[in-house]
Amino acid sequence: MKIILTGEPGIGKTTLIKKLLQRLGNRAIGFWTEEVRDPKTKKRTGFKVISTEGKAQLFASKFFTSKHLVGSYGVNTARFESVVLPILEKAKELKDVYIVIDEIGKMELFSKAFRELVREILFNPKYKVIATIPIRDVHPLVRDIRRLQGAVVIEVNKENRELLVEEILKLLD
Ligand SMILES: Nc1ncnc2c1ncn2[C@@H]1O[C@H](COP(=O)(O)OP(=O)(O)OP(=O)(O)O)[C@@H](O)[C@H]1O
Repeated sequence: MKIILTGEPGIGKTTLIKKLLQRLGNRAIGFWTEEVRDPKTKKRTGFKVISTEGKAQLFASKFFTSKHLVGSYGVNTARFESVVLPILEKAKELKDVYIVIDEIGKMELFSKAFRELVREILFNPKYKVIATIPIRDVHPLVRDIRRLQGAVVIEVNKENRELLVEEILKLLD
């Protein structure tokens, strides 16, 4: 079973993923990404990646210099990989877990090792996956995932986002 969540930026994909993780407990393994805001100005300054085992890294920031830029954010691929690669490698070895990948977006896809792992996991029927992709095809891999045979692709919007936790849990059972 593959569940692919998509939707406009800021619509609530990560919020939904975190609710699903809470409900699935140790039946899920993987990572999510969330924004980091300046406590004083409340302005967004970057993005962090967090694994289900509690490892976290700031991996994109307005204050990073990097050859990989998305808007004004410099992406540090090594930091991203230090959290994501070990948890996905571990996930591959486990039976009967949902592998959670939030998200497969422009910043994350700068990592070649991540792209390869995503291909390996998403295109192998033996893995159960819940993943998020952007609404737009920011990379050929995102387009391929959107067209993945047998996957359930769900667009998150304001109307359905509250209902989707239960809907998705039903799909998984
Ligand atoms: N069901 C909801 N009800 C009310 N507010 C919500 C809900 N889901 C998300 N939000 C709010 O919307 C904002 C963006 O949510 P979230 O980070 O989950 O979106 P996203 O789709 O993952 O964004 P991104 O495109 O950055 O990945 C957050 O401030 C969050 O608190």
